[in-house]
Amino acid sequence: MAAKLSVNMNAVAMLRNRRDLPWPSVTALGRIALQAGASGLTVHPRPDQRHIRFSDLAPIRNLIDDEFPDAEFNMEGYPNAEFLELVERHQPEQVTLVPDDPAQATSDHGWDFRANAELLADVTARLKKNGLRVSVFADGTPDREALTIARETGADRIELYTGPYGGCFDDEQKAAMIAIELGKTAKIGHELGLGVNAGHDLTVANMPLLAKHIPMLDEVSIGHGLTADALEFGMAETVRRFRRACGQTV
Ligand SMILES: CC(=O)[C@@H](O)[C@H](O)COP(=O)(O)O
Ligand SMILES: NCC(=O)COP(=O)(O)O
Repeated sequence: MAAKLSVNMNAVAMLRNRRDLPWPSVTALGRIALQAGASGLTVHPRPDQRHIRFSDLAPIRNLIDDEFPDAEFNMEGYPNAEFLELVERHQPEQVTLVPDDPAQATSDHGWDFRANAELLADVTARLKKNGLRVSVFADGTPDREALTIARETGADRIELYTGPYGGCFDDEQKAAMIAIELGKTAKIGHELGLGVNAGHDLTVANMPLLAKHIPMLDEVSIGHGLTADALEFGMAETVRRFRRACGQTV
């Protein structure tokens, strides 16, 4: 089975936030992504709201409920009181717990499951009482003991952090070695009964090798590379539209 694609809207929100104007619209671009067959939308609201704003969450929830009832809303974040309240208010189908410090520029590591077992077990129990699927961010290290602890927290899935893999876009050999480790990690997680998601810096170029090493991959969430491609592949037509608006014959 092919992995599902959840489109991460953080990059669109960050572009919107450059101005006090409502475009690019997170909801309108989310609609286009879902119309094009994406399985869901991902957001990672951070405490300073520098990407997704808390006010984006209800419109995304409504978009999915009203127009794409089979799609999923995935909310990612560090499980502090504010994040958990947002999750309970907006009822995403999946919550991805990420060990982010608010000062971090972006997510750059998975959980230390040994050190955070109790926190993750408490939060997971609370979220599952609300009927939400829980995924926990994990490094691509095939550590069976750590993944067993992840399973014991009650989480349904792991999301493999693929940042180091995505960072090897100019080093095929290194990427191939990391893909093997990610594959081994996914296999252990799958054997333990965990579903397997993956994300961070995935692209059209690096997805096929990852999918080959993780045949049981349930879902990928992709934002930065996908938004970059949307700009690149939409640029020519957009320039033609603006030239027409300038009165040029195109
Ligand atoms: C959890 C994770 O891997 C992230 O990739 C994150 O959601 C990306 O968010 P930003 O694009 O806002 O850094
Ligand atoms: N959950 C990971 C994710 O959403 C990846 O986002 P990006 O690195 O592709 O922007």
